[in-house]
Amino acid sequence: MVAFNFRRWSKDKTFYSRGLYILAFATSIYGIQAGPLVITDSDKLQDGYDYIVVGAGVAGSTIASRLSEDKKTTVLLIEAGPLDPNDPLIRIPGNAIATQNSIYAWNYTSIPQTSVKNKVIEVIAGKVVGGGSALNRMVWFRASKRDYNMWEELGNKGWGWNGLEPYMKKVETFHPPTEEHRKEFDIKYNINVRGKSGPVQTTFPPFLTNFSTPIIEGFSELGVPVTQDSEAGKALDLLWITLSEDPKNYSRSFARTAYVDPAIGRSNFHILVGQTVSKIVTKKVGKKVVVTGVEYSSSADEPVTFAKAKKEVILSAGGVASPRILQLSGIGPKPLLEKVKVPIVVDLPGVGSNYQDHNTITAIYSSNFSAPVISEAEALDLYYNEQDGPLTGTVQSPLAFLSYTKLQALGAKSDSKEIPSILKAYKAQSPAKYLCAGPYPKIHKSILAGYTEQKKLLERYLPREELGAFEIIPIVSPAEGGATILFFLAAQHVFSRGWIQIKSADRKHLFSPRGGSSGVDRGIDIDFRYGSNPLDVDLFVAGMKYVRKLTLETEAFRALNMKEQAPGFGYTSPNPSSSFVQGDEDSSIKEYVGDTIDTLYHSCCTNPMMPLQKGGVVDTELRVYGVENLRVADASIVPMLPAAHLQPTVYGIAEKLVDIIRKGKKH
Ligand SMILES: Cc1cc2nc3c(=O)[nH]c(=O)nc-3n(C[C@H](O)[C@H](O)[C@H](O)COP(=O)(O)OP(=O)(O)OC[C@H]3O[C@@H](n4cnc5c(N)ncnc54)[C@H](O)[C@@H]3O)c2cc1C
Repeated sequence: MVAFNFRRWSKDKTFYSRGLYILAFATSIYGIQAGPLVITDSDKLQDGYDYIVVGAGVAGSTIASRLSEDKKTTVLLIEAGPLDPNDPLIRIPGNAIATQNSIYAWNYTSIPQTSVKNKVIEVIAGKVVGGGSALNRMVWFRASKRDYNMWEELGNKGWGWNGLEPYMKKVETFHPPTEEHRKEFDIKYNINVRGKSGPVQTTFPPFLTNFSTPIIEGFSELGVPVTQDSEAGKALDLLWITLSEDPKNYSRSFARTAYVDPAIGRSNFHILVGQTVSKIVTKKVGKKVVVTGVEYSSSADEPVTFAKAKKEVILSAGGVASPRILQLSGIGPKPLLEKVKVPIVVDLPGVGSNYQDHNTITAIYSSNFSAPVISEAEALDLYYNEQDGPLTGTVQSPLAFLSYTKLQALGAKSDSKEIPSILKAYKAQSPAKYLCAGPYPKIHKSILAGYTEQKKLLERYLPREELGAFEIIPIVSPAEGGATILFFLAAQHVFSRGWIQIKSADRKHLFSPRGGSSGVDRGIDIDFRYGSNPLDVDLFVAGMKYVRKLTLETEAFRALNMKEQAPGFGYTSPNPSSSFVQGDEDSSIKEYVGDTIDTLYHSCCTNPMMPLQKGGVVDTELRVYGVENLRVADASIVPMLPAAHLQPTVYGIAEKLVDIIRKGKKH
C-alpha cells in the first residue's frame, strides 16, 4: 500500500495525500504542546502601535518579530487565519498537500483562463499564522544571482544579489546531512554559502529514494551536471534541495516557529488572529495622504474595529491579498476604483498589474522502479519512532533547473545556433502585443514601460547560462510491481502578465467560504492570463519533449522501462481546441497544456517595486507611492518572478526591510 507524501493524477486533476487520513490520531500523539501564548483580543488592544503589520505570513511574521526585538517599539500583527494548535497537519512535512486543502488555506479561484480552454484554477494561499510557509512544500533555495540583479537593473538600487543575499542567509540555519547519508546519495552542498544562525532551520530530508541515481545519470547523459550548491548564486542544472524543516524532530520550520513564537510573550508585541483587515485608513494632511491605521473584523456581520498606527502600516498579506486590500482602500488604478465605486485615495496604476506565477503541468510514467511501499501505519511509526520515512519530507531526489539553451537544444527545434527559437520569437514580439490593459481602455503607458524594460532584460539574459527557464521536479510514488513517476514541469520566466482586480467594494467578499470553483463570488478577479503569450505554451512543448528524451531515450531511464501515461503520445483532448492537429506531437502537447495547466502557488509581482513611471507601486524602501506611512513587503513587491521557489526570497525581502526601517532611511 502506498503512503507517499503526494501524488497528482492527471485524470481528475486533484491532489491527495494519504497524510490526510492519518491526522486524526497523529494529533493526539504528536509531541509538541502549545506553550504559553499571549494573544490580544480587540478589547485588550493598546491605544495605537508604532507599527501595524497586516498578515502573519512569511514576510509579516518576520517583520513584526524583528521590529519588536526593540523593546521600545510597539508592534501589532494582524492575521485573518488562526494560530494553529501545533497541528500535525502543518507540522509533519509529508502532510503538506492535505494542509493545502484544509481550513488553513484561503483557496481563491482564478477567473476562466481564456487562453487555456477557460480553465478555472484554484489559487491556494495560507490563511494561518505562518501564511504560505505553514502549508507549502518547504522547498528551500534562492534563485540565481542574475534573477535578483535584474531587479536592480529595473531601477531598484540595492536589490541585486549582493543587496539581498546577506538577508536570505540571515534567515537560515543550515544543518548538513550525516556523513553516512551524504555518502549514500552523493548529496552536494557547500556549507560556506549557507546561513548558520538564522531562525528558519533547513536540512535535507532523511528519506531519499535511490531514484536520485537514474535522475543524476539520466540528466548527465543529456549534459546536465549536479550543481555543488544552489545557494551559491547559480540555481541551475541538477540541484540537491534542502527543505525548511528542523532535523531535531523533522517538523516544519516556518514563519510561526521561526519568528512569531519567539516574539509571543514580548510585552511590546501583540498578535490578533482570526481578524481580517478590510481597509488601510488614510487622511488628508494638506496635499499629503497619510495612513492612520487599519480597519478589521472577524466576520462580514461584525462591525469593523479601527487600530491606530503611530508610525506605519506594513502590508504583508501576500501576492493576491495585498493588491486587493490596497484597491479596497482606494489605492489603485482610477478606472477600476471608479467602476467598483471605491472613493479614490491615490490613483496608482500598477496596483494589481504585472501578476506572475510559475505555471505547471505534470507528466506521468509507469516504471519498473522498485521503491519501498510503506503503509500509513508504518509511515507514522517511522516518523515518530525513527524520525525517518516518507512523512519527513516532500522531495526524494534532486530536481532540475534548465536554461533555455539546454532545454531547447534537446526539447525543440532550434532554427538558429545562437538563440533558441522561443527566444527568437520573443525578441520579435512588440511588448504591447500580449499585454492586457486590465481596467484601462488601453494599456497604461507606465505599465507598458515597465514590461518593456522587463522584456529587454529577459531577451538579454535568458539566452545565457545564467537563468533557469524550466524546472523539472521528479516525484516517486511507490506501488507494487513498479513505481509511478511524476514529473512536475514548471515554466520559470513566464512572458504572460496577469491582473488582480476587485469586483466589488463590499468587504463581505473577504469572508467568502472556501470551496473550489463552486460559483462562489469572492469579489475579486484573479487572472493569471496563463498562456496569453503563446510562447509560454511553446515552452511547455519544449519541456515535455525534453522529459521524453530523458525518460525514453537515456540509458539510465531505459533500464526502468518507463511508459508514458500522461500526456501520452497522441494525447487527444476531451475538449480539443480548433487549432488541434491530429497526429502532430506539438499540437497534442499543447492540448494537454490547455487541459491541465495549473499553478505552482507562487503568486507575486502585483505591487511591483519599480519606478512609478514604470508601473511601480513601491519604491526601493517599499513605500507606497503617493501615501505616507505605508509600505508593502511580501511576494507582491517582487518586480520579476525569479527562477526559484519563493519563500527564501520573501523572507529575505522582509529582513532587508527591517534593516531599512532600523536605519531610518528617508525617501
Ligand atoms: C501551496 C503552496 C506551496 C508552496 N510551496 C513552496 C515551496 O515548497 N517552497 C517555497 O519556497 N515556496 C513555496 N510556496 C510559496 C511561498 O510559500 C510563498 O511565496 C510565501 O508564503 C509568500 O509569502 P508572503 O509573505 O508574501 O505571503 P503569505 O505567506 O501568503 O502570507 C500572507 C498572510 O496574510 C494573511 N492575510 C491575507 N489577507 C489578509 C487580511 N485581509 N487580513 C489579515 N490577514 C490577511 C494570510 O492569511 C497570510 O497568513 C508555496 C506556496 C503555496 C501556497
